[in-house]
Amino acid sequence: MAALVLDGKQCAKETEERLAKQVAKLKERTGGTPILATILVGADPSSATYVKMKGNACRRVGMDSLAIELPETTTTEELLAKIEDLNANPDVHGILLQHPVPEQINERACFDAIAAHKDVDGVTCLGFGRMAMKEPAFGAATPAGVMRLLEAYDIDIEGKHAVVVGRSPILGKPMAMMLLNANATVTICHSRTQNLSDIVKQADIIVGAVGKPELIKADWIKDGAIVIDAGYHQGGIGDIELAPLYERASAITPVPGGVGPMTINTLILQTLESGLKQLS
Ligand SMILES: Nc1nc(=O)c2c([nH]1)NC[C@@H]1CN(c3ccc(C(=O)N[C@@H](CCC(=O)O)C(=O)O)cc3)C=[N+]21
Repeated sequence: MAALVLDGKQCAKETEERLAKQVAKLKERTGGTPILATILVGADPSSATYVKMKGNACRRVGMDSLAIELPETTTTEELLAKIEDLNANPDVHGILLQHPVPEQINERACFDAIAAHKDVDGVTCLGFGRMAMKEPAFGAATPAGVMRLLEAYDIDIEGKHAVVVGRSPILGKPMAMMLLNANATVTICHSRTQNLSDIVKQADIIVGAVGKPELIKADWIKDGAIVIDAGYHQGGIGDIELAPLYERASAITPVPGGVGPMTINTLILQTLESGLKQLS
């Protein structure tokens, strides 16, 4: 049985068409367009690529982005001051601080300095806590993008055993919480987990959120599983050994073209939501 391919690229494209219409209407009504401020600290090439992709996505739907680039040597205090400026700037509707930041910076403090109503990337503790409690909040972009992709294909989650490999603050941990909120039974694996392959073998839904190329082997994954790969590594591979699974999985997210585009799409969707609130 060939797996249903969860085509994030196509899903993002269809959503962008809808968003572009909403932005045009907002512009007509208020004369304003939502702006996403993107902060890139240091010169990591892949971070620069992703920030550029996010800016381009904003412009594709008629919004704009304010690209802020800070030197590798930036201190926590300097970054906090920049975030406070953006919080206070009425022309900025969303703030993204690209992870990772250089190691001298307290990333958590900077994430949490983002005003909740501008935390369109869903990285604040407040946003995580509210999401966990099913209160209104912007979701972390990648896990929220995964949930939107599953919904777009009517993938049933209730009662399924979901295994999330990885527990990072803006990916694995919120992913697990969102699946729990959708009534999955959730197991979270991490670097201290023993017998990882035995646990993965039980998964009805497997999420690769570990940031290690093809760490999760195809033969650990049972026939008919739903395979979600949130990894992204040079050479177009993810965290899961995907190739052999196109025959055996019931649904699968390709890399590239699966979770990645949905991450960006969720970020601009949430920026529009924030813009609609602040501009209307
Ligand atoms: N505050 C913060 N929020 C993030 O959401 C965040 C971050 N920091 N730091 C890094 C990761 C990585 N990330 C990706 C976004 C899109 C693709 C993506 O669209 N990938 C394309 C391929 C892109 C290519 O060709 O390289 C795809 O999968 O189709 C990948 C990775 C968001 N991240």
